[in-house]
Amino acid sequence: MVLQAILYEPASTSSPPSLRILDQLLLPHRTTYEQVSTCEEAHAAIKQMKVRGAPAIAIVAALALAVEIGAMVVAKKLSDAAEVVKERLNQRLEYLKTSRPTAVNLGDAVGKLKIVAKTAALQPEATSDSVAQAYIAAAERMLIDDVSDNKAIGEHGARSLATAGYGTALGVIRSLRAADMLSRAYCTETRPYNQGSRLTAYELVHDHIPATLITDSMACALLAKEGDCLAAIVVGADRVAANGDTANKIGTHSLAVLARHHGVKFLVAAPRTTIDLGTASGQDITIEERAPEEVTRIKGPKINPDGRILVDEDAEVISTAADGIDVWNPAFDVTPADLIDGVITEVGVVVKVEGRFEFGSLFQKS
Ligand SMILES: CSC[C@@H](O)[C@@H](O)C(=O)COP(=O)(O)O
Repeated sequence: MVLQAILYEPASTSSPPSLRILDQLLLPHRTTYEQVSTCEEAHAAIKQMKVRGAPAIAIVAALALAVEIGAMVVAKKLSDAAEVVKERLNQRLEYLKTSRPTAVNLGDAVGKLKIVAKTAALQPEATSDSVAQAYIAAAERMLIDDVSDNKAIGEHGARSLATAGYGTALGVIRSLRAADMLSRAYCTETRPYNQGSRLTAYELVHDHIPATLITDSMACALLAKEGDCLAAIVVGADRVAANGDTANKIGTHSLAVLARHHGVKFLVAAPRTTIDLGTASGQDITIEERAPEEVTRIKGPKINPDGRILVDEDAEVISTAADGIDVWNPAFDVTPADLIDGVITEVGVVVKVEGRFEFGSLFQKS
């Protein structure tokens, strides 16, 4: 079974909805789920990266507010008018949106959920409960859609990659593996937060996918040595601008440059909620800059006097940099569309036509 980052229980007749998130800061050493009952808890968990990744951030924010408002419904604390509940939802959503700036999925979810609350409050028979229930149903729908969208991305990626004879982000890799079309995947460690070595590698091992971990600085050597055997580099995305420029985890742009130099396909796998037609190009994307300590310190093993090594949250924080050095720590970079060969979405793969990506058709109702 695929590791679940989000565990959500809808309300029952007697209990409010509940939300638990996998604390990704403790992986790979501990698989610990943490209760999220308020927007403040969700905001902190997102900012600290206990939950991370563009779609997951949006869903945790949406569901945390569902849990908060659901508890008020069960406790019969929502005695205010429909309009007041709508305003409360709007304010809480705006607050959640401030947790992380780069990924568009959170802003997109906030915009859609505000429309749900507004529409529900405009109904002739609207009550505070009906607005709350409409909100909760929409947030729950986002979770359901995310799971099915990810599966579809994997399948589209695997199918098109198979046709063109090249390989695949993790959903695509899982689909290729399921179709017995993958001999090996390589994942990078992803300094400074090590999402690659702690999380992606953990999932690859968990899913029994043959995989090899390299440091970010080894990617060029790997491409020089194995470039002919590598089918493609596949990355996720936090925001794809209208022209195809793509913000993703720091280091992505370097991989795209390397891929182009070595003649390897470079593909972005992302749901349509990550495509931001309101952002013209990568220059308009806000890049989050994070604390210097993420670069200058690591959690190292703590060796007890009895020789036991502790490698979990009790580990010691070790400085790996000269004290006093200035640090720049952008969490994301922007890969120019020019270096991207295709964008794999849940409804199909978009490739460039006459050198340009055209995403508009992805959003047209059939
Ligand atoms: C499916 S997640 C896609 C992106 O959000 C992912 O590649 C990424 O850059 C995540 O950054 P993070 O800082 O770990 O939230």
